[in-house]
Amino acid sequence: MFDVLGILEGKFGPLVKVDGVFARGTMLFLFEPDHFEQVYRAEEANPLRPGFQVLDYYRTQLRKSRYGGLHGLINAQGPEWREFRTKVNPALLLPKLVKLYAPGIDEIAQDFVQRLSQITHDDAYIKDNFELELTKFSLEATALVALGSRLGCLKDSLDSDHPARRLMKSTRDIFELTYKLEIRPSPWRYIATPAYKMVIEAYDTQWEISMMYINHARKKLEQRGYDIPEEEKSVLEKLIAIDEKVAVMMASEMLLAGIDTVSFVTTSLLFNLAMNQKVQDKLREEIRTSESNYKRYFRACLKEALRLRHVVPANLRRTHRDHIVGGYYIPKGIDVIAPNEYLSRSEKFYPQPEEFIPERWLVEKSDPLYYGNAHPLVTLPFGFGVRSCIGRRIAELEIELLIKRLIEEFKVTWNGPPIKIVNKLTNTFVKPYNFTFTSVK
Ligand code: HEM
Repeated sequence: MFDVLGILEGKFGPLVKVDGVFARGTMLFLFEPDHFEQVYRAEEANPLRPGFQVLDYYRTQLRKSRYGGLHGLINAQGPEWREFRTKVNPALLLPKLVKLYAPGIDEIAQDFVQRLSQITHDDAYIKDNFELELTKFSLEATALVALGSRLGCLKDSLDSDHPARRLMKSTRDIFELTYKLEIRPSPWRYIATPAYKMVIEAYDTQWEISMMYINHARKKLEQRGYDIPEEEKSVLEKLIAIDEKVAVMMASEMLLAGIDTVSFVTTSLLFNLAMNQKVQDKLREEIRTSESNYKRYFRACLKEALRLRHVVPANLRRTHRDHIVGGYYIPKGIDVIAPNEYLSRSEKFYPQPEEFIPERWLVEKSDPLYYGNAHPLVTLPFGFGVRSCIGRRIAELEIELLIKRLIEEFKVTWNGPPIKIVNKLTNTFVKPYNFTFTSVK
């Protein structure tokens, strides 16, 4: 992926137009942060992010009666997106969110550490299944915030036909197949290809299982009664009071968007800590001595891991009006792509760009490593502006609490060639996961 972007930029310069095939719109790659900043800021009044076209078709036509005309937050555009987002923002971006969910997520992090202690001697299992184990954590933690209840993913090993495992698999399949159908050329709009049939099955499974969990959570709420302090309510409960359809759709989308993203970033951070023992030792030292110093250093480590690996390698907005950028005319209806991961690993913006150096996020302005020397929009792991990731706070909290428990319990090492990454719609790691976890207690 980086090679292709490097060739495009090297050969054609800072603005590169790529014509779409099979009903994909024209894409315009902007390699200058000033350029995409200009477009993205001008689009803030109506930020269009086309994506998931099969999901759109699935929700609005194939399974229309089920969704009551709603596209969901991921897929809605224009006024429908704004109305949806305005309803859900207070529940998900609440400043008290951290205080509210930290104890529950910390309990899940401790359960994960306990499970890892039981399986860590089995190198072959970890090599093949580390990501699966981590995904159980992210599902359990995201479900706690979304539904207010635990699913039990970490209690014992889950068979592949357990609903939680099926939910995880359907999510993975949706991202994989969406890449096949919507990024690579595909005639799915004209004929039902095998990949199209598979993604419809995956959407059905994702919906059925998330609905099963949502209904179960609602039953528990009804039994308990709704008369509890506002700040103690789950996202589902808060949203039910505002709009029931939106509540169900949001909970289902949290279970779709909040699982693989969190496990990817946690794996990426753990890999970097394993490869940089001094950083890991410092983080452990901060955990032992000062909560505030830990938080500060953890944040720098997380930012650095996110700089090196974005879950979504590029950001995207479709123009809803004309622009003039760098002397070029960009008409309405163009997909403007900001290749943020590629730029974040470029020497043009960061010294020693391939190195994991959390200190760059902490040093003074006078230091050449100072992060502020790069344009502020080069690194955008959670997207941009009013349409940026709504799960950011939840994701950061989950990762912070899990890393804290893991690093205080284990020395993490990596034995083998660097971790393998596959760039598709989202980045994913593939086995082997050559981690070892040795108790330091
Ligand atoms: C570290 C983990 C995560 C990363 C790196 C990430 C990244 C992103 C990015 C890049 C976008 C696109 C933003 C844009 O277009 O400007 C996005 C959107 C979104 N994310 Fe996340 N995400 C993460 C975790 C989560 C979690 C935990 C949830 C749910 C609880 C979530 C739910 C969503 C939703 C619903 C959207 C669509 C927002 C909208 O269109 O208004 N994400 N995320």
